[in-house]
Amino acid sequence: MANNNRIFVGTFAESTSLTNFSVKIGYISVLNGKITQKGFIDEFEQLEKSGVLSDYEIIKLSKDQFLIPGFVDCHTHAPQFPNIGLGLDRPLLEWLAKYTFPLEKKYQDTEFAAKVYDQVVQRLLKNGTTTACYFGSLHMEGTLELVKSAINHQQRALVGKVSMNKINEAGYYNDTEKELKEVETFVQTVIALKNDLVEPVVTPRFALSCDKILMDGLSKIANKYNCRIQSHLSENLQEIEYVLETNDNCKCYGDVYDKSGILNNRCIMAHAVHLTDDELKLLPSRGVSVAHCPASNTRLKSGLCPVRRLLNASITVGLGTDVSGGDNATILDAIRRSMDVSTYLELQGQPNSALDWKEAFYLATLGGAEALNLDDKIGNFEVGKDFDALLVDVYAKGGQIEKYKDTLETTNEEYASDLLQRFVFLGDDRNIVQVYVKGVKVKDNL
Ligand SMILES: Nc1nc2[nH]cnc2c(=O)[nH]1
Ligand SMILES: [Zn+2]
Repeated sequence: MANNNRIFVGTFAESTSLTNFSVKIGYISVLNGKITQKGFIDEFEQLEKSGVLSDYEIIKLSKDQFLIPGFVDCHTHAPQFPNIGLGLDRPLLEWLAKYTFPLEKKYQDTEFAAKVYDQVVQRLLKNGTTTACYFGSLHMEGTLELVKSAINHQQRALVGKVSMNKINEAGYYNDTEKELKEVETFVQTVIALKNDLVEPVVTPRFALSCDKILMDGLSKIANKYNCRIQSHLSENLQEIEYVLETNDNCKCYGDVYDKSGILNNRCIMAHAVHLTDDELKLLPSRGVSVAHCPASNTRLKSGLCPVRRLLNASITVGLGTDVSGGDNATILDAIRRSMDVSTYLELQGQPNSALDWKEAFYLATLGGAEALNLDDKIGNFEVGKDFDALLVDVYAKGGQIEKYKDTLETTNEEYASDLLQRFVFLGDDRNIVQVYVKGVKVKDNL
């Protein structure tokens, strides 16, 4: 339907907090991309009888289908996708020098950038990632190609041109003045597009790539344009050692960012695997969120991030795939890995560490939206929010979830919750049959 006004009738699941998860059978109406109403089935039947729905496309879900909020990937590196699955036998700093910086350097070639980014955005939408917070590369023009791809394919995207001014073996860095100028131009260019799905993010790569002058300058730009900031924090023990060696006036890694005014409630830090007790207080006091990237932390042997400890310290946490430190570009995988890693910690003697599937589902949806400060717009099906959603068919043709017994004649909430559980543990992109971003259908395999 041209006006994109739709009513979905069937099961929908959502979180309203870490501990509050619900599965309901009812309806959700979407008008001009926004959720305008939701309610129970009998209320829908009344609306249908009253004839007020003539302008709407009515989508009736089957018993084995349900709607969930779109997945939020709080941290991934778009230029690193061609390296996915490669070089993961090395720890972080070696992996960056040998694999990552040489690849990212190639994005000087804008045509190459455009090609890769177009594929990345489409792949993530297919996987159900309706919102992604991206690191681009050092190159302004190349990173603008990522912005273009997100706009063309209608993905909600926060995009950062990566900043680096410290010398490295690959020669992958900028002179400070040039860097600050390009970041400001990048931010201005993205803001000038006035696209409501895409925003710029100021992106100092990490403390080992940026000196204090650059970091101070980036902080100023972020404040001037009220921009978000993203970076990496306390990912790997050797990294932390070097950061402290080169910043002897700082008592912890977080201090390096704090001294430049980087830490605020528009800032999201990836990893935070090895936070000190001081940092556990510092981050929430500044309103900083964390993108938890369990696949990458395991693959690069960075460590097991104690997510429960972060959550107990009142830090807002979302999930990140961190490709290509992470080997999988799906938030479904991040959900599972977050459960695994937190369970290992519990098995090693840290009580109550393990996340259950509903908590991991929250991190993948509302938690991610909160971490990116987008929870006024997305993260669940609250009336007034944008309709970013996945239509899931648990027994989709070709998928790997098989029916071993007949489905119930009539659906109920317990049955629906079991279906969702199976999808969380076993599902993949084949089960995600439709994807909506702000009410627009961006994938349709129904
Ligand atoms: N995982 C990861 N950590 C980083 N720290 C600095 N840069 C990177 C990166 O590209 N990936
Ligand atoms: Zn990263």
